[in-house]
Amino acid sequence: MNTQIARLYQIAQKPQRLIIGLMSGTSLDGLDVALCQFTGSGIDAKTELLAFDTISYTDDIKQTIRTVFSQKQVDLEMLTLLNPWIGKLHASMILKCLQKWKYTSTEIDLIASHGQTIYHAPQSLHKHPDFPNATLQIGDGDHIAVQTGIITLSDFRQKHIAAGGEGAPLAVYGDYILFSQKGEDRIMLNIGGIANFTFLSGDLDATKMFSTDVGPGNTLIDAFSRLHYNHPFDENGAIAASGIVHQSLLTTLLNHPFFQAGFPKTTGPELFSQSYVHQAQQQSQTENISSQDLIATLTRFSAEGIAQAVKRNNLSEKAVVYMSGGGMHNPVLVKHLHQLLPDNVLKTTADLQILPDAKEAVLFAILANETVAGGLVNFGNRPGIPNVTMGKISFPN
Ligand SMILES: Nc1ncnc2c1ncn2[C@@H]1O[C@H](COP(=O)(O)OP(=O)(O)OP(=O)(O)O)[C@@H](O)[C@H]1O
Ligand SMILES: CC(=O)N[C@H]1[C@@H]2OC[C@@H](O2)[C@@H](O)[C@@H]1O[C@H](C)C(=O)O
Repeated sequence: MNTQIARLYQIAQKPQRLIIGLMSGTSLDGLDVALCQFTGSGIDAKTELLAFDTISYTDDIKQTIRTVFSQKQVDLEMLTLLNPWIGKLHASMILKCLQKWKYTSTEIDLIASHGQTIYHAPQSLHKHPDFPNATLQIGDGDHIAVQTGIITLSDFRQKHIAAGGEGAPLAVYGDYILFSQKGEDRIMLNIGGIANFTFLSGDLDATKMFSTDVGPGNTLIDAFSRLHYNHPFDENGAIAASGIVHQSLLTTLLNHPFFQAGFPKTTGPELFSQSYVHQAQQQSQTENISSQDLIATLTRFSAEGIAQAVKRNNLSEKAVVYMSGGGMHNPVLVKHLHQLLPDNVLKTTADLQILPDAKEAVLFAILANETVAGGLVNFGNRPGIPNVTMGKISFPN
């Protein structure tokens, strides 16, 4: 038998596994690296976050990725070069973390690598009737496996699409295992570049659980902070706090079929882009508003999109909302959410012992744990939530 297959077989049978989960999201701020210990698998798995770091991308790295990120037309050579380059970059970041945390590669069972999303093209966005849902994450897993010496699972979204999903969001698979709790309806709200939530039913019926994107989280706030202030984001909502919300622009921004579409659904910065905002400004004749007012309005827009989706979910009037992701550090955004969702208790995943900034990286570690050692959770026969395990396996040699 191939020794790597024997090693994988042995990892699958261990009572406990150490798995590094990686997430590099649409904000392009850095690589989230979460070292998780799993005891068991499936709904009974126990997860402990042993260590976590975000390794920030330098401006050069961000600029290089932005040459292809969410662009309809790219330099194909550059895209090809970036695939191994990001794999190697992520591998070197993992090795730095291991050194800092005082672990050796041989102690780690698996890496779960999300990769870098470059382009997200569900049918609802690309609108080509002859082509399937599609999404592209790069940073090839073979490079991570070879450079770290650790068996690596990567490219999780393709199986989801192959089995009938849109490739995102995948959060429900991990949120269900990690956070579902008898007696409490929960909404696990992640405010990243794009905001999404998972609904977890307090009766633990997996066939009621789902996750869905709900609209922009930070992506537009970040884009216009970069454009007008040369700053990657609106730190602590300071810019938004100094502006006012323009209702006519807000109404126009919210007037897109995405917001009316049923759950689950997915989107990306390919739709919620600078040109989306410029068009809305033209339509609402608000091209001349100040950049503070624009960012104030975009912050309210994110909050309205999230709140409308939470309220539209009839199952969840009494659901407790648990926030995660970078947007929960923006106090203006969070204040809007409190105002727009007065009937929901708002907490964070820290209340459930998972560091909010680490949550998405932990979710990918759970996906890898399930693929190697778990079974299938049955979410029922529902469109968009296929009952599959995910991730391609790369051996170090
Ligand atoms: N102190 C802060 N004040 C305001 N915004 C903040 C703060 N800290 C983080 N953010 C926001 O959070 C973003 C990073 O969030 P996060 O890392 O969750 O995104 P991501 O994982 O890239 O996104 P996605 O989930 O869409 O893939 C930053 O770009 C910024 O907009
Ligand atoms: C294509 C892609 O990378 N989508 C991300 C992004 O970031 C948030 C939102 O958009 C979500 O759909 C997804 O990530 C999370 C982890 C998910 O799949 O659940």
